[in-house]
Amino acid sequence: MAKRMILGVFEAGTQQVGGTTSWAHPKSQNGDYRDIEYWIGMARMLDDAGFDLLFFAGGSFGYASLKGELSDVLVREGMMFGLDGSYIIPALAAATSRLGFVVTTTTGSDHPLHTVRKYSTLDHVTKGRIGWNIVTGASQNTMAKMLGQTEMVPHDKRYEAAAEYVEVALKFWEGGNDDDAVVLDRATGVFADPQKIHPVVHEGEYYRSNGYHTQPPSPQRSPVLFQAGTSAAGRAFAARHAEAVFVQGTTYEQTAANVADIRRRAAEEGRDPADLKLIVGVTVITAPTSAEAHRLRAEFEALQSDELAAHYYSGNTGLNLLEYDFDRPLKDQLPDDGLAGQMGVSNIERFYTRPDGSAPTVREILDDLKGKGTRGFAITGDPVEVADELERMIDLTDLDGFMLEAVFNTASMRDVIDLVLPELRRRGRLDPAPEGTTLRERLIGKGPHLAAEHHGADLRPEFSAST
Ligand SMILES: Cc1cc2nc3c(=O)[nH]c(=O)nc-3n(C[C@H](O)[C@H](O)[C@H](O)COP(=O)(O)O)c2cc1C
Repeated sequence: MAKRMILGVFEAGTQQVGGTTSWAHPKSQNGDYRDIEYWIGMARMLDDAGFDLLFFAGGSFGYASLKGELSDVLVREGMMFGLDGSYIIPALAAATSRLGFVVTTTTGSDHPLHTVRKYSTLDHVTKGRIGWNIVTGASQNTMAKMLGQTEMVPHDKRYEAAAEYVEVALKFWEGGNDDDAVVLDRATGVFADPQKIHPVVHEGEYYRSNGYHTQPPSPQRSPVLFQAGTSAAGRAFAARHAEAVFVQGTTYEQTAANVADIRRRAAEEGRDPADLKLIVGVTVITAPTSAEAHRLRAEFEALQSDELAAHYYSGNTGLNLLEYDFDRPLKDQLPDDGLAGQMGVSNIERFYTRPDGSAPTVREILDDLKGKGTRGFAITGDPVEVADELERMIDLTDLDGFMLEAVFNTASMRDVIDLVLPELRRRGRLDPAPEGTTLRERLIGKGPHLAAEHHGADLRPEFSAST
């Protein structure tokens, strides 16, 4: 049977998505992103069309830079700006009825309790439609500077601290109180039952906490746990903690290998690998005819430049592509300065090899980035061509769905909704989501709470005795 595709939209709370620019194109309303009506219109459109979720990247304080220096090119394009999706979501939840929301918060810049309170609040006000995209943070060099830290925390150490950050958060969400803690009994004057509120104690290497969760239990208790970052450390982290993973792909082979590796590691953690939902970013440019779609794509590409692509890419990797020999593969020229990989591995490794085994040159990488930035796959074509390719991608990689990375934001979403979704629906790829009103039920279909096999579930019973 054809697998149902999870449908999401990737946004970043700003006018651009994934390091490309399009706000100046006549089809784009991206520049309106500071207006809440812009987001409400988008959320209503996605809700009506049956999308599962609207995802907000971000969460890092840092800005993309060339070795720590703010680039004029990124300022000119407005790429150093972005709103915090967390504050937009309540308005969108009030304007929609089914759409889920995922918002990124980086670990490591604050105490986990800030995240605990934020997502418990969001879970209440969205009525259980919230997810947390856990990242260890892009642009770590500038983020460290802004937070007054003397140096950037090394890559794998960030993941180690992130695991403890999540553990603390789960102790509060899963163990801090019982589902039926709130009684609201007017006759006896009892609002909440003291027996059902439990102390939370954590003494770890990176974090300490001792107290109580000062929010009542929310519909999902823990937000749906998303994760992004597919380095080896990232995959291990995903397999243990995540319920959904946002992956970016360059080739189907490499993506299939990452998907298989994450599922295998999840099984080793005692989890059902099918419960992990793997979702890839996809740029879709479509129009009633293939020729029109390709014309739109050419117009989009004409707005990009080597300079912009390189500066943005540097924020994710610490590498300045403009410094290398354009005619040789990047892989052969990587500096040994310890910075490559410390800022993020996935966006370097994705350009190591092509399906035929050859390595792309720096020129070819820049061309790829100009076409789609640090987004995932890109498909251009008429609705049938796009639907064919999306099906092929899901079937070849064992992915569970895709996150639309729109080039002209709402206008591109409209094109996909009007042209491609009817085609996918005809093919049985958009069958109704599983029953339930929470995001977790909608994505995983096994109830509103973390699965019993997830280590977070162990924090529920006898919690007050654990540390
Ligand atoms: C697909 C993907 C999405 C990401 N989204 C964000 C994000 O929204 N906010 C952020 O601060 N960092 C984001 N990052 C960056 C990671 O937090 C950072 O690069 C970290 O080092 C983990 O990536 P790695 O496992 O690829 O090394 C993303 C990375 C990837 C690969």
